[in-house]
Amino acid sequence: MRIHLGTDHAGLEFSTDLQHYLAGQGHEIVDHGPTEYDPLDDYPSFCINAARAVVRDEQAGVAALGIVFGGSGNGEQIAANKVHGIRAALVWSLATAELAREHNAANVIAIGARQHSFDEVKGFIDAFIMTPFSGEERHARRIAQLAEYEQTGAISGHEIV
Ligand SMILES: O=C[C@H](O)[C@H](O)[C@H](O)COP(=O)(O)O
Repeated sequence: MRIHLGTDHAGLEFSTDLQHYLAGQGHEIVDHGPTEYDPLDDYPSFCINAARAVVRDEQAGVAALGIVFGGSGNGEQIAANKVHGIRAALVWSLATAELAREHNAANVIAIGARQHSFDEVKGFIDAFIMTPFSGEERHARRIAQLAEYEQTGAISGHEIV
């Protein structure tokens, strides 16, 4: 699996640890930065670049996921979700990691590096990577509605006001 990472100063140390951990599991890691600690850096471009790379890989038929993280994961999730084709879920427990795949087919997760121990986060990430999308019709239908809205501003059969 190719895994794209994006963070900010709040997640930089975490990112280094995560790169070692994931590489040790045989994953191909692409780091979208930052490359050095700057307490005034801004997460949007790092996370958007990671998310865009996930979409590019998907379009090329390459199996890829993204992980974005900062102090809370909130801004990082928001940034990733600005990219068309991204379904970024905020993961804060094993259950939300599994549901992000089972129900939402999330292709990016956001994690708050200041909210968890690294050991805890390893569990979330393992669960995210190993859990498949359920494929159940109701979940596929909802994901398709989001994609339709993203592309057209409408959802067939539903009123958007
Ligand atoms: O949602 C945003 C992230 O949690 C950022 O990592 C956080 O806001 C950075 O905070 P500060 O600039 O105070 O280190």
